Amino acid sequence: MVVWVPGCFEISVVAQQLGKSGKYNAILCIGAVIRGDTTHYDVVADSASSGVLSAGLNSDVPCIFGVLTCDNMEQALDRAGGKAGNKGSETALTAVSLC
Ligand SMILES: Nc1c(NC[C@H](O)[C@H](O)[C@H](O)CO)[nH]c(=O)[nH]c1=O
Ligand SMILES: CC(=O)[C@@H](O)COP(=O)(O)O
Repeated sequence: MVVWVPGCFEISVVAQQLGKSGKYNAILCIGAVIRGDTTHYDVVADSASSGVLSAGLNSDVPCIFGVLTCDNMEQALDRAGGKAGNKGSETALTAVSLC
C-alpha cells in the first residue's frame, strides 16, 4: 500500500500509525528534502530522520529511512533513479534484509 503525506515532516507520524496497526512487516519512508533559502531545510530533515527512527522504535516495525536530503533538485533526481542510483529501491532491499 502507498500512503502519501504532505511533506517529509509528516512521514514519521503516519509511519508509526502504520507500524502499530500490525498489518505491515516494514514501512518504507520515502521523500526528499531540498535546501531552500532559510533554515527550514535543517528542521524538516532533522525531524524526518529522528521521527522515522522513533516510529520504528515505538512500533517495533522496521521503518526504513529513504528520505533524500539534497542541496538542489539535480541531486534529488540523480538519486531517484538517475545517475546516482535509486535510493527508493535501496530502502526496499533494506526492508527485505531486515524481515
Ligand atoms: N521543504 C520541504 C518540505 N516542507 C514541508 C514540511 O515537510 C511539512 O509538510 C510542512 O512544514 C507542514 O508540517 N517537505 C518536504 O518533503 N521536502 C522539502 O524540501
Ligand atoms: C516552507 C518550506 O516547505 C520550504 O519550501 C522552505 O523553503 P525556504 O527555506 O526557501 O523558505
